[in-house]
Amino acid sequence: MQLQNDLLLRAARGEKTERTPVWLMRQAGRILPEYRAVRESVSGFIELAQTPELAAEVTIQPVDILGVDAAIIFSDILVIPEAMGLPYEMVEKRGPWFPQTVRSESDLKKLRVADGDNDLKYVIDAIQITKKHLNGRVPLIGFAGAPWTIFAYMVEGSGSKTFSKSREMLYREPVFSHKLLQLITDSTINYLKAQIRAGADLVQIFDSWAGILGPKQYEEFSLRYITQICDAITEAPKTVFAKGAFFARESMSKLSCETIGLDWNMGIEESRRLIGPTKTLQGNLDPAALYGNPDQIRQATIEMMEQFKGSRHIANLGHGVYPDIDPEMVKIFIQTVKDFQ
Ligand SMILES: Cc1c2[nH]c(c1CCC(=O)O)Cc1[nH]c(c(CCC(=O)O)c1C)Cc1[nH]c(c(CCC(=O)O)c1C)Cc1[nH]c(c(C)c1CCC(=O)O)C2
Repeated sequence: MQLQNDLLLRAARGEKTERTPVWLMRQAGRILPEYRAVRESVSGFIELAQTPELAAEVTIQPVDILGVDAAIIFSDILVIPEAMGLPYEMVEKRGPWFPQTVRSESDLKKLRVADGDNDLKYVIDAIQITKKHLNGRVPLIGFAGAPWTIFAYMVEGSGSKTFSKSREMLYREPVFSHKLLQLITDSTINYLKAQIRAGADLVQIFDSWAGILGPKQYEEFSLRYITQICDAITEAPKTVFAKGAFFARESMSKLSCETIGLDWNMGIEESRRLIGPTKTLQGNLDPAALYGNPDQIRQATIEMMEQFKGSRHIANLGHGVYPDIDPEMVKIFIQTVKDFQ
């Protein structure tokens, strides 16, 4: 199916575009009252994510309501541990929780490599339904967590400020750590390939906990596996977003991906210098800037756009949109990007 708006894909490949494409990380769910209405019709996040028709509906809401240039499939990075044999729960107001964790060789033996098509059939179905309903209006983004970020949740069993149990593992059990990271990587490659076969036009890897590792450990326990994923996925453009990994920007320029996501702590001009001209950069307005008034939002967005100007860029926030942001303020951000010359 020919896309009517393929700005995102052309910008990712480094082709010239009439204007800069814009979307928001975590645009599906979180901020829209229309999302909450659908969410209340089911038992919770997991049921919603596992009901393909509903997942497709909330995936498309931001395209209709906010006017973004891409949809991102409604799911979560934690579907991978579940498909490997480690189920999770989403605890209201607290976030993800794993009844069991993975901390020993015997825990490891209970896990399997996820195959994507069967183990995550509900996501694959949701992608196919979304593509049908989108009818070529905008590209659909598929995604997965980076192996290190998934490892951190599987070892820790929940979110954490320090992820000290996961980081302890890297120091005390490096061999075990590499085995688990490889299992996650193999599962992620299968999963991303299945998403692309089902219709995902571009895939993004979220390394949300990149910033808690030092530079040397980041190379060994994260970038090594992201490299494997980028090398294995040749069917669609790839974006790597490593939150807090300012120290790895130069290394990341060597990844075989088209786009690198910047968080809002990363200077735009400095990032371009470190990463070079051959990658598209995505980002990176401070998500808290959307708490400002309309004039402040316009000004902050224009300042950001001016710093990216003339180089390969996909506009976004520097992390996911915060849940209590007013959708009207998101629309101002989007419109300002669209009007920018
Ligand atoms: C670390 C991480 C997670 N999930 C994700 C990340 C990486 C991005 C980031 O750093 O923000 C990624 C994610 N999670 C979700 C999406 C859907 C698509 C999108 O809107 O971008 C995506 C891309 C839905 C979701 N994932 C979750 C919700 C809220 C569930 C609900 O409706 O109650 C949604 C819509 C739950 C979730 N899932 C996770 C946490 C910590 C939580 C609880 C807090 C929160 O809301 O962020 C893990």
